[in-house]
Amino acid sequence: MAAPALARCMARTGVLPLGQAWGRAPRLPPSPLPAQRRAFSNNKVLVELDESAGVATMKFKSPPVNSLSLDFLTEFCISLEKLENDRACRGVILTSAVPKIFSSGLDITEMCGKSTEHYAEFWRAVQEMWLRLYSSNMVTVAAVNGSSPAGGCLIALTCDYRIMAENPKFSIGLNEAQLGIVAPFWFKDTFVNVVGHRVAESSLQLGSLHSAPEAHRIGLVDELVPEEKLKDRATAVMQQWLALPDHARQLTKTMMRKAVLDRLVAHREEDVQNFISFISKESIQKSLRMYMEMLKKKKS
Ligand SMILES: CCCCCCCCCCC/C=C/C(=O)SCCNC(=O)CCNC(=O)[C@H](O)C(C)(C)COP(=O)(O)OP(=O)(O)OC[C@H]1O[C@@H](n2cnc3c(N)ncnc32)[C@H](O)[C@@H]1OP(=O)(O)O
Repeated sequence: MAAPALARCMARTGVLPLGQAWGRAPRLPPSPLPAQRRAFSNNKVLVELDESAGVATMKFKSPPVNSLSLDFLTEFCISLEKLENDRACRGVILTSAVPKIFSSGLDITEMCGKSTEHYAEFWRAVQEMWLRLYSSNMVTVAAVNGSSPAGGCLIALTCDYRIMAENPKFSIGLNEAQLGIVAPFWFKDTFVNVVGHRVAESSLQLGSLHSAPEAHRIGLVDELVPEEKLKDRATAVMQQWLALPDHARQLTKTMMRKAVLDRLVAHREEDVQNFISFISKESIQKSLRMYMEMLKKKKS
């Protein structure tokens, strides 16, 4: 099925028609076949699977800034679902193929001047991405090799472990307040689970974008490495996590994340309606338009 058709199906049903995000059987270790590498790709995400290690790398490739458009989100979910159902894959490293940018967050053009139906479709796709990634049975490591505001930061926060490249130009955080918008409760819950309530409260209210050292200091990222070592370090961390039996790790992950996941699952449609009413306000539309203009002016 093509991405737009899948997106429509997600909009109707609220889920990808590929399988279930919930109640999956625990993963089994990969079979002892000869070492093999596989790659598959769509327009937005490149996936390389090292079957001998049981590890895939998902590289975002949606220039200029890997914004999370409806197409991106749909293709991201398809790629993740493929890996989730592949017994040869036990872990996934998320990173970017676009220099200097991990992801610029939700595509603002998807939230400006569109119909109510479009907002509903887009928001369900954002929810789906988070539900699938946060509940993934695989070990998920974010190798943050560029700036990562708002939705980009959410992707990193949703992983099990975050490693960021030490580059003074890169920043990360949930900066929604700076755009005049509010991070939804499940963005906030994910953030609180990583950095704790006090840090999350001030960072969210100020819409802070943290430099890499600051992000490390507040626990937003687990470690910093020189850019050229990021890939190797992500691979090493993955090996460490995969040394444990899958079932024990998976059950522990579920135990830690269930309450937050259940909260969105229980209020999914209400959350879509809240998004639509919020984003449709003329004052919010004006803030978003001004923000986009500011981004463009910054260039000239
Ligand atoms: C009661 C409560 C109810 C709550 C209900 C919910 C409320 C709504 C919740 C919405 C949550 C939103 C989450 C988000 O993710 S919003 C997006 C936030 N993102 C940002 O603020 C990042 C903006 N971008 C940047 O800061 C920079 O672009 C960046 C540092 C990423 C890269 O800088 P660089 O200089 O390399 O590139 P440019 O700035 O020149 O950008 C290149 C072009 O890309 C366009 N662009 C950038 N970011 C986005 C984006 N997020 N969406 C769409 N387009 C984007 C930029 O305009 C440039 O375009 P042009 O080349 O055409 O000028």
